[in-house]
Amino acid sequence: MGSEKRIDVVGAVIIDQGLILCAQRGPSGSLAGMWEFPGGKIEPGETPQEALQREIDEELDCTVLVGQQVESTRHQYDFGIVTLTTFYCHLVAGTPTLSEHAAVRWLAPAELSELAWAPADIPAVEKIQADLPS
Ligand SMILES: Nc1nc2c([nH]c(=O)n2[C@H]2C[C@H](O)[C@@H](COP(=O)(O)OP(=O)(O)OP(=O)(O)O)O2)c(=O)[nH]1
Repeated sequence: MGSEKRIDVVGAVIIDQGLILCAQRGPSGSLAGMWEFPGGKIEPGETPQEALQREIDEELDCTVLVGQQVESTRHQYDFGIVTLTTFYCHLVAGTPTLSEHAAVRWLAPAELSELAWAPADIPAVEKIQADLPS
């Protein structure tokens, strides 16, 4: 069944001055308009950390240092089963610049709940709020 397709995805929880970068998916495609942590699919032969650095370079034109894992959760969408693993990241070079996303916002941990997150991201959002109380 197509719905059983497994997709391994990494997401970056980029923290700068206590705020977290939140990215809004574009208006077309899967999960259109929903908020996510920038990142994408792990390619064959890549570690999750390598995939994340590559995706952030491609999507936001900046370089991150990948730190500790935040969460790893599995969510079944109609297009497949996404395993989303998120990592705390810090900017080391460049300034995040929009290319694929519709918008970015920098929010304090307590403000993250205001956004319409992709369903797979909810456990990560809750973990961040527990790790970084405002
Ligand atoms: N990058 C990212 N993707 C997420 C998050 N949460 C979540 O459910 N996803 C889903 C959306 C996509 O189905 C998949 C990530 O793949 P991608 O970023 O390459 O997405 P895409 O839509 O460009 O992929 P595609 O249409 O080319 O297949 O994981 C998240 O926080 N970050």
